[in-house]
Amino acid sequence: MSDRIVSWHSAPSKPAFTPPAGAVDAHCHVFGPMAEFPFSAKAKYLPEDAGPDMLFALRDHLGFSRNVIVQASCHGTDNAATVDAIAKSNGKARGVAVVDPDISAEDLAALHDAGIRGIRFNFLKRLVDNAPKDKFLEVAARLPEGWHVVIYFEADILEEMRPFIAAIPVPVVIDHMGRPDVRQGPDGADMQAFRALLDSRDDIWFKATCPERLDAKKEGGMGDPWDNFAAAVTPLVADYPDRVIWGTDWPHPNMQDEIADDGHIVDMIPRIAPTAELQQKLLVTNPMRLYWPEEL
Ligand SMILES: O=C(O)c1cc(C(=O)O)oc(=O)c1
Repeated sequence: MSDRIVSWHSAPSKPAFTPPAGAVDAHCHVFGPMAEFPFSAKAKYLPEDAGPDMLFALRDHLGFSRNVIVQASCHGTDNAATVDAIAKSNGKARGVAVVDPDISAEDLAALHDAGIRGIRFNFLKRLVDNAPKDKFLEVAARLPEGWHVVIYFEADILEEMRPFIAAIPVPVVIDHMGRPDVRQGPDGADMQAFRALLDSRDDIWFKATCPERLDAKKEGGMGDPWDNFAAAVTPLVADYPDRVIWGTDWPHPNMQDEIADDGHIVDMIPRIAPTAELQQKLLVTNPMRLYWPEEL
């Protein structure tokens, strides 16, 4: 790999929607900076730097108070960039790590002290070389108290994921709703399968995230303003209001061909969560329960 890519908007607009006080952007990433935190030798994309200063400036610009920084696949299992960003946040960020399943108890404890509250299992073949379910279950069984597991998979493997998800001994958060085909609408096969998964355990949470991915023009979707996404996701948020969180997905890994305006992404919030009560749960209460429970 040679060329480094830019997948984020250089000057996102100010959203029309004002998030409630204390709002959490609960799915975002940092890339590098590479000179300090080199990318993994196994990275499937090589981005330009998108470090903590940029992330916190965006947080303030969009009207958010806190971030949950999810370890991006390009950093492999070295969480130094994520931990560095958390350390620079003045307590306004926590994170989700990607770990070698053989990680020691001491290293897990150190990640806890650094603000990590969960680990991510990524099943996307275009992002990772392998996803060993047996090893993942072993490490999920010995996480620090209060942690959860974040899982990223696509709708076509949801059925084969069911026994694995059922066996995870801590709460589970599903990235981007397991990437349903939102063009099918709220009652389409993908959403029905995802609802069945949510109904199988009351501690499966989800991120109502990524209109820019799930409704991308390049995927045959609507593109901004992502009307398929709004139509498919709004009933899901209404029906599961206590286990849904939200994030910008900045810096939008791999979206360099259809760069989204983060202000427009924020303006999706009142469409999928139309009442102040839902917005408070989506942006404050729910992410605080997962990431800052001691403050509730
Ligand atoms: O769909 C993706 O390309 C993607 C990649 C990553 C990552 O590289 O970690 O994270 C995401 O949330 C989404």
